[in-house]
Amino acid sequence: MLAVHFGAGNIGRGFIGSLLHQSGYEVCFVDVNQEIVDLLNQKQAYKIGYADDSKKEMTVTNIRAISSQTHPEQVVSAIAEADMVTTAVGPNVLPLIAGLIAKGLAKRVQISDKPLNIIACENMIGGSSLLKEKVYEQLNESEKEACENMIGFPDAAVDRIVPNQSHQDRLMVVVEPFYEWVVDRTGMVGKVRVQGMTLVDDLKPYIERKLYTVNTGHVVAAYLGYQAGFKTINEVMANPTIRDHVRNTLEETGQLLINKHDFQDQEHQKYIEKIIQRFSNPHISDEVTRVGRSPIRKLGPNDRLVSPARQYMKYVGKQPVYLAKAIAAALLYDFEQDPDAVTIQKNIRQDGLESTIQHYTQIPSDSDLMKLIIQQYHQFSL
Ligand SMILES: NC(=O)c1ccc[n+]([C@@H]2O[C@H](COP(=O)([O-])OP(=O)(O)OC[C@H]3O[C@@H](n4cnc5c(N)ncnc54)[C@H](O)[C@@H]3O)[C@@H](O)[C@H]2O)c1
Ligand SMILES: O=P(O)(O)OC[C@@H](O)[C@@H](O)[C@H](O)[C@H](O)CO
Repeated sequence: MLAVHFGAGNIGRGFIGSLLHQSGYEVCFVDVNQEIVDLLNQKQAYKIGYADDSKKEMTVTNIRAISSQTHPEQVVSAIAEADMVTTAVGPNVLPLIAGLIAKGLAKRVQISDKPLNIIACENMIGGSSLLKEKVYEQLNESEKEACENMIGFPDAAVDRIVPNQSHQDRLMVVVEPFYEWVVDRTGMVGKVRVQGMTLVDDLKPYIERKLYTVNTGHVVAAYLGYQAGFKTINEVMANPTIRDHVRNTLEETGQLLINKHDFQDQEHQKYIEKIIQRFSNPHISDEVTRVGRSPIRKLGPNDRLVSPARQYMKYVGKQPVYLAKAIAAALLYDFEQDPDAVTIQKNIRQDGLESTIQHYTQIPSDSDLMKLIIQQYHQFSL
C-alpha cells in the first residue's frame, strides 16, 4: 500500500507519516525542502522520540521522498498509483499543491478505478473540502465526473503537539505521546484502515472542540506570553496570571461548545485540564513564535479566536471578554520575523486599528465585539 504525504515537516514526519507507517503503508513524502527530501531518500528511515519520561523511540522505515519543485512528474505518477493521499503543509499552502494533485488525479482516472481518499491534516475547519475545491478548479468536466465517486476528500481534525525540532539528527522528531486523528467517515470512499484514526459521522463537534480548545488556549498562551517576554509555552504556563487567562478563555470557549454541541460539562472540564497539562509538558520546548505564527490566518473569521468570540455571543449571550483580550494580544503581536505580524502592524499604522480589525476578522465596524476588542487593545496589560 502506498501513501503519498505532502509536507515532511513536524506533523508530517512526527504524526501522520508515523501512523501510516505503523498501518503498513509505504510513505512517499512530497516536500519543497530539498535538504529534507535528500536526507529521507538517503537514510530511508527516521526516528521518533516521545516527550515523556520513557525515553522511548521508534523508527519509521519504508519511506521515500520526492521534491515537488524538481520532480513534479514523479509526484503526479505517485498520486496516480496511491492508496491514500494526506497533507500537512499549512492551510495557506493547500491551494499551491492543488495543481499537482489535480494532474495526479487526471492521470489516475485514465489508468485505474481504485478509490482514493485525500485527507488534509491542517488546523482548520474544512481543510479537505477546501483542497477539493481548489483541485476541482483545475480538472475538466469529464475528469471531475470520473473523480466524483472514486475520490473522497474527508475533512479531519488532527491533534498532537510537535514543536520545531533542533536535533543533530535532522530527521528525528520528538513528539508528545498524545494524539488524536478524527476523520469524517461520510466523506470517505472505499475501505480505509489506519491505526489510530477515529472515524465519525459528524466531524463538526470534534473539529470545533479541538480548534477552540487546544488551538485557542495555545495561541492565548503564545500572544500573552510574547507580551510578557517569554520564549516557550511551558515557561508561559508557569506564570499564574497568564495560566489563569488561558483557563478563563477556555471557560468561554467551553461554554460555547457545551451549549452548541451538548458536551457534558464535567467531561469538557477534564478535556480542558488535560490540555493545560499538555501545554505545560516539561519535556517539550515549544516556542511562542511557532504557536503564534501567521497571525493573519489566526485572526481569520473562521479561525480559533474570532469564530468562538462571535459564536460565544450567539450561544452564550454574553460578552467574550477573555477572547477579546486574546484578539487584542494578536493585534499587538509584532514579532519582526513573522511576515503576517509585520503586515498587521503596518496596517494598524497606516489604516488605523478599527479598519485593520475589520479587514482581517470581518467583524462589523459598529458591533459590540468590535468595541470590546478596541477597548481591550487600548487598555491591554498583563
Ligand atoms: N506542529 C503541530 O503541533 C501541529 C499539530 C496539528 C496540526 N498541525 C498542522 O499541520 C500543518 C503543518 O504544520 P507543521 O507544524 O508540521 O509545519 P512544518 O513547517 O513543520 O511543516 C510543513 C512542511 O510543509 C512543507 N511545504 C511547504 N510548502 C510546500 C509545498 N508547496 N509542497 C510540499 N510541501 C510543502 C515544508 O517544507 C515543511 O516541511 C499545519 O496546518 C499545522 O497547523 C500542526
Ligand atoms: O499550527 P498552527 O499555526 O495552526 O497552530 C500552532 C499550534 O497551536 C498547533 O500547531 C498545535 O501545536 C497543534 O494544533 C496541536 O495539535
